Amino acid sequence: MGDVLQFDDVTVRRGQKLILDSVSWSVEEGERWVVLGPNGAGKTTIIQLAAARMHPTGGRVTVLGEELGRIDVFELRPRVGLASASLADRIPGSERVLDVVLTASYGVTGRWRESYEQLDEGRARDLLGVFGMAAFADRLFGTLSEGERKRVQIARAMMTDPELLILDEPGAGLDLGGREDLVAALGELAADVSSPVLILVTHHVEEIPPGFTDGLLLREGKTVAAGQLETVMTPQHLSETFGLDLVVERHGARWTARALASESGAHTAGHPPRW
Ligand SMILES: Nc1ncnc2c1ncn2[C@@H]1O[C@H](COP(=O)(O)OP(=O)(O)OP(=O)(O)O)[C@@H](O)[C@H]1O
Repeated sequence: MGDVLQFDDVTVRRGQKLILDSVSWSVEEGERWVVLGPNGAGKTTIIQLAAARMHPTGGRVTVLGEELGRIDVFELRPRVGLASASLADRIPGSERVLDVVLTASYGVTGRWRESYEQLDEGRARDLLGVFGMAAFADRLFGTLSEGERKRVQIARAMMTDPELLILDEPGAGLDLGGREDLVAALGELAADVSSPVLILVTHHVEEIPPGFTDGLLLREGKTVAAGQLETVMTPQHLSETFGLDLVVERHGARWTARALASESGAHTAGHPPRW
C-alpha cells in the first residue's frame, strides 16, 4: 500500500474514449518517479488524479492517505505541488516573479496570513535562490525566457511545502543548455532527503535526472511497466511504450534512447514517419 499514492484499478473515461484503463500504481515516501510515455498515453490524466484535480471514473485513488471522493479536495491540494504548462498559462505576464511564487501560499494560511507575510516572502526568495532565480525576483514573469519561467514555476509549486511535488513536462520548450540546467537542478532536488516525493512527467528518457528511483511507462492508457528504473528501463519496455524499436543506454546516472532503424536512416518497419 503506497503511503503517498495508491491507484487501484483506476479507469478514466470521457465519452467513448478510455483514457486510463485499469491502472494500478503505488508510490512510497522517499521515492522519485518518472512517468514516461508518448503523446496521448494518459500521463497528464494520471497526474491530474495524483494532484487531486480530477476524480476517476472507476477504481480507487488515494493521495497522501486520503481517498478521492471521500475527502475535501481543497484541503488536500495544498499538500501537493503541481507545475504544468496549463497552470503556467494562467500566470499573467505582468506579474512580478516574487509574487508568482508568493501567491501560491494565499488561501493556505487563511486569516492568519498577515503575520506570515514576512516569513512567506523570505521563503519565496529562498526558493527562487534554490533554482538560481534570486536576481529575477522583481522582473515581470512575461519578460522571462522559457527556462527561467520553468524554474519560477517549480519554486511556486514548492511554496506550500508540499509532501508530493509533481512536474508535468518541465523540460518542454527548453534548449539543450536549459534542459541540462533543469536536469541538474532536479538532480539536486532528488538528492536532498528533505525534498518532497517527486513525480516528473516527460516524453524523453534524456530528461530523467540523476537520483530518480522509479518509472511508470504508459501507452494508450495502460501500464507497460512500473517499478525501479533499472528494471523498467529495458529496450523491450521502452520499445513497447513508444511503439518503435529502440536502443536504450545508461551513461552513469543518465539515460538515452534512439530508434534502432535510425542507424541505417530508415523508419521502423510498419510505422509511418511521426512528424
Ligand atoms: N475530455 C476528453 N475527452 C476526450 N478525450 C480526451 C479528453 N481528455 C483527454 N483525452 C484524450 O485522452 C488521451 C490521453 O490524454 P493525456 O493528456 O492524459 O495524454 P498525455 O500522455 O499527457 O499526452 P501528451 O504527452 O501529448 O501531453 C489523449 O488521446 C487525449 O486526446
